[in-house]
Amino acid sequence: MATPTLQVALDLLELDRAVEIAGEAVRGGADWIEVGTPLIKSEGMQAVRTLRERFPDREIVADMKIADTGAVEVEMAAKSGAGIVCILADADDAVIVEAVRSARKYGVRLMADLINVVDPVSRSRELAALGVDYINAHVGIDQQMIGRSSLDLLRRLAGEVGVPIAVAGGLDAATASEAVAAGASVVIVGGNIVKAADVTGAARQVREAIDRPEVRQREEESPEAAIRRLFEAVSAPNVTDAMHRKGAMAGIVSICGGVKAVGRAVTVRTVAGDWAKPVEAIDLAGPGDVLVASNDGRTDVAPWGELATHSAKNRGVAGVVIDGAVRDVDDIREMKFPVFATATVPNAGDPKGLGEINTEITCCGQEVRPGDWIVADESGVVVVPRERAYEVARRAVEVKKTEERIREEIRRGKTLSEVSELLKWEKRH
Ligand SMILES: O=C([C@H](O)CO)[C@H](O)[C@H](O)COP(=O)(O)O
Repeated sequence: MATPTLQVALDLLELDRAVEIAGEAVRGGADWIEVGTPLIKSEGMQAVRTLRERFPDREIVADMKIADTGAVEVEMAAKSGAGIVCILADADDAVIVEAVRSARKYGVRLMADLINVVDPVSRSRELAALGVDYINAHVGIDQQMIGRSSLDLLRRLAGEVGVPIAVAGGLDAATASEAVAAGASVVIVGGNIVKAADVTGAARQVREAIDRPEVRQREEESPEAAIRRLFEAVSAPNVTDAMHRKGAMAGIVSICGGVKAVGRAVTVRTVAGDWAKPVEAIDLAGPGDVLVASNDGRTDVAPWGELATHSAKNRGVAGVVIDGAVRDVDDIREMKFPVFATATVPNAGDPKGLGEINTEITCCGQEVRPGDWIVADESGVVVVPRERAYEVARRAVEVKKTEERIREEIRRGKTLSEVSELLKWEKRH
């Protein structure tokens, strides 16, 4: 088997950063450098020209995702220095044929991107017959976030297509190795290399993995367990960033410090410090749930305290969030149990039994339904609608990864404004 090719996808917005990261990836063993679609949209063909000049001994791939005017766009990329140009596999045949003609004229190769193609096997065969040089089994970044897998797509194509197959979509060292074992000739890795603090190290890991392909046994994981694992790996700020800055409760703080809560909400609406319903809810909650209570926003009377915390901890409850006050703070802190509240006050209410359990509530400005996910840490509390939990958890992990590289560039001496090119990206009015 020929040595598999490692293509690093520069899905960045700034050319200077892309050049720096490309250099580090090449040192780690990347063979081909992909000028990613976001980079092309941000910097145009200048990105292709610059990378061509800076890396004369590497293949430059222009991820144009061509949908129309096949000939012109291939010509642009070819004349700028790309050796391989990407076209959308579901573009009309008229576009593909024109792109193939242009590719032949300018001596470049065409890679067709199967993103969102309904019947990938038949379409790949058609594309190969039309003259496309590579098929890319690609699951796009937004599709990855809802659980689609590029390895699954690749396995459907293996042995069915007469041209080399590339694979892209959320690959890391482990899945890249599996991809080669499943028949990929070109392994395309974006985020898991370019977002790493140590790009060279990350590229090297992928390089070594694809040079030693292996089939791995995967442990089955339920969606619930996957969501919990992902949320536990990120912070509340990562989660709200992943939701376009939504979902954060206002005016609530961690009472204990240093303890985090992740789990599904059991909701409680209580009235004027009445502590019967919050305490009854402990018995209804399962291990790993988070009790979320609204107390009419009142801070002069506490519906939660040390004994309730003790009981919740024994039951395996993951945390408590109260739009209202708590008491017995010193005892709760000793228990290191994650309690979040808007205030502290010594006096309790009375157990009258007013209020409801597991109905929709508003807590610190956020709607919370039973079963929604709660992620709470020192920065505060975020609520994630249950139907979006997996997607948001995946996106939050991507937010965290992106910050790793930014942190590294700040460590090397850039300002945050420089790394983010804030002035360039200010909204024009
Ligand atoms: O093509 C890509 C995507 O559509 C954004 O342009 C990526 O380059 C490709 O998915 C590889 O990146 P990762 O999925 O982050 O590995």
